[in-house]
Amino acid sequence: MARHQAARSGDDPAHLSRDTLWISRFMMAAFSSLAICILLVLLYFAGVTDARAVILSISAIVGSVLVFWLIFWFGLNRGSRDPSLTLPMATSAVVSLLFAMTLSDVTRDVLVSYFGLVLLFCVFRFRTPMLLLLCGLILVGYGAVIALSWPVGGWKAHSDDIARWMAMATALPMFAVIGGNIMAGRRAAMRRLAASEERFRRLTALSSDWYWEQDAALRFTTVSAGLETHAGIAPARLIGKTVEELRADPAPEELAAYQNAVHARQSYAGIEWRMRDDAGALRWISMDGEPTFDAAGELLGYYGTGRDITQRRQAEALVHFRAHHDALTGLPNRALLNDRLAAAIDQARAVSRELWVVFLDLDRFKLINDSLGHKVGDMLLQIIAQRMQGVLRGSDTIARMGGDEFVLLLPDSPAGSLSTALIARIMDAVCAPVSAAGNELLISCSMGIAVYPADGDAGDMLVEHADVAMYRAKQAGRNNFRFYKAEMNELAMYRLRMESDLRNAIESQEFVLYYQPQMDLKSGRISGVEALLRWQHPRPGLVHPAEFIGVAEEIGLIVPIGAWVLEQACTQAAAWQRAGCPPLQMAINLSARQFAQKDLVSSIDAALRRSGLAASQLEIEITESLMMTDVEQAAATLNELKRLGVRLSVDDFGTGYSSLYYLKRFPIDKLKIDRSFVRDIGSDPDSEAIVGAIISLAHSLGLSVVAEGVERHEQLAYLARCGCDSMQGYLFSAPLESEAMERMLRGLPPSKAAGERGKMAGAGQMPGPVASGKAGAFNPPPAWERK
Ligand SMILES: Nc1nc2c(ncn2[C@@H]2O[C@H](COP(=O)(O)OP(=O)(O)OP(=O)(O)O)[C@@H](O)[C@H]2O)c(=O)[nH]1
Repeated sequence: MARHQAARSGDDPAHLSRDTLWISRFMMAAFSSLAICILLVLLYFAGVTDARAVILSISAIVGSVLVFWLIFWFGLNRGSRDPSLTLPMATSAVVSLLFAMTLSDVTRDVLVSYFGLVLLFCVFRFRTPMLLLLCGLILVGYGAVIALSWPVGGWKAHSDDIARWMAMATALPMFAVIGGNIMAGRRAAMRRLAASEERFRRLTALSSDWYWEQDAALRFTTVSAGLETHAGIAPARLIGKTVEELRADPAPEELAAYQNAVHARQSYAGIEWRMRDDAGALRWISMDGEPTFDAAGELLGYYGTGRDITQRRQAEALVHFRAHHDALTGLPNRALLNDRLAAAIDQARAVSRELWVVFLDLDRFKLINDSLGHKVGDMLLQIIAQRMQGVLRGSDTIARMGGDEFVLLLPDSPAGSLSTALIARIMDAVCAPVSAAGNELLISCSMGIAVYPADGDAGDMLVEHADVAMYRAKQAGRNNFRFYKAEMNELAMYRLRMESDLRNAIESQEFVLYYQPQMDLKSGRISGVEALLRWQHPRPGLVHPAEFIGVAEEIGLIVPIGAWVLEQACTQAAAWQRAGCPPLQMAINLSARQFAQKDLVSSIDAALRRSGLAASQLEIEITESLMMTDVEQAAATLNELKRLGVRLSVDDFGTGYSSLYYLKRFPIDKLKIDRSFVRDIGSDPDSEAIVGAIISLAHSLGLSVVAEGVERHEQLAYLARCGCDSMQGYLFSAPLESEAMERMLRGLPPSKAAGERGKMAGAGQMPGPVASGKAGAFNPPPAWERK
């Protein structure tokens, strides 16, 4: 019948529960009626009533119940004010009893007590008016029964009935009023309870928390629906289970906190544990719990709230990962490396074994970045990081320090003892060709190795020493590795000091320009000067560029230094001219970094404008290698410079590519024969032949030639014989300070110690080799290998 009613209400849960309530009331009334029938049968067997009365009464009761059942079946009860049909059923029970009374006059007192049963049933259903109605019906009905049986026996025979009637007439209205109020109070309490439950339901629906209760054995007994809504876990899965039975893999310390709290019967908050949701995914759950006790202080259980904190935990894990890993390669970063390094040192100390700390830096990675772009550089870094991970052992760590620098921790262990074979494998992995964005790239790396405990017992010291050794490997030509040695540190200190002093040098105006004249071999006059950079260091004195240009290039200072040289040289040349000196060609050297500057041409133009020097009087010296790095770009830049009107010469000609192709391709005006060929004139016929060939080649291409490093007369004579246009070297003049140069230009005799020779041994042309070890202003250690 319930299903029938539910089907009619479209399986709506609200209807379903209402129908269930009606039906349960109907069934209770039906069972009450059945109880009356049983009592009637018992009365018969007790001999206090006759069979006819019992049969007829039971038939009436059963008949009326059947009628009500049919009413329910067809849903005719719906829409009525009393859908559970309690009043009609009570009325029919009363009528059936009255009917039984009319049939039996001996058992009226028993039957009258059945009215009490009916009224008791109704007292929990009806309010006062209904109860009064029912009581009225009983009184009227009973009065009618007495009246109908009056003729038989008269007053005396019915004195009991009359007394009962009168007692009932007194008691029933009071009963109706009290019972009705009980009912009204009960309903009001139920409404309040329902409202409170509704509020709680809404609250839990709004909140991301859910409510739960546990029994004394800490098994869940109640779990609100929010668990399913917010965490995808059906509450039924928790019922009857403990946290220990449900957890997926607990964080031991957190479960310990839970167990300690429940063991001590204390409240707890923020206990976090994991369980699988209905789809099998792991979920983090946080619980707050409060114990409840009975009057005797015995634990009844716990109740509290829970929430799904999976997202928060995932976000925390992500933040933690990002804080400890490099975003590009996913490798551990410096912070995590430090942790692992400390742990690896502890471990190595505990087992008395070595630990290798390897500092790895890619060779000329900047070139790839600059020529193919950062994206390709990034891809290369990612691929190389993966490859290195592939060759490392499980116990090894590789971290990215930033840029193209990596640090590897290689612990020694019986399972995989350390050897340079592992280093070679890493090197092979890096050096294998890489395909990135359609480019086939080849790169190498330099590595420095510091060994625990020999090279230090602190993590940062080992990394520092490995870095020093790596730097040494770079200096030794790259694509190799070096183990750290104590002497290397002195070298590193020297370099550090130089770096920091260099950074101050521009601001402190410690740079000076020396000028070395170039003599026209036909006229014997000064045709131009080359501006040569020197560093007037406050402590050691004049420093040769061979000692600091390489460092300035590496730390990027070469660009501002080059700009200063340009500005200074143009200003000086214009000043000499204004002072009445004959016009001359001012030559300056350009570094690779300057040449790659996007604003090179405009900055030269600006320097010329500021100084007032004619562009044709400025000569830019570039090296062959500088032009060959990116031929297209170099051609474009050189053409722009040419359009500006400056002259271009190729420095150190003969030592590099010496490609005829670029001589034809680039708008060059002059070749500068390298000093190494000039030096051997008179002693090496091959060098002489090369010098002769360069001069005739240049002339046939319409270029002029200058020979540098001329120190002896026989060199000069040979050059003159070959038709060389001009020469530069100590034979004519050492590099001079501006004042001395001006005297020379004016044809005045030189003042004392005007030349650089007296001030700095080994002074040569920038950036040529140093002739004497005495030049070391910073006194580098003997192991120092100049680049
Ligand atoms: N693509 C890319 N380049 C980076 C990143 N971080 C730093 N770099 C570049 O990496 C280069 C590092 O160059 P260096 O190690 O100083 O020089 P190098 O060209 O490798 O020369 P050597 O180390 O002397 O052989 C610089 O050009 C940086 O701009 C990065 O995350 N991605």
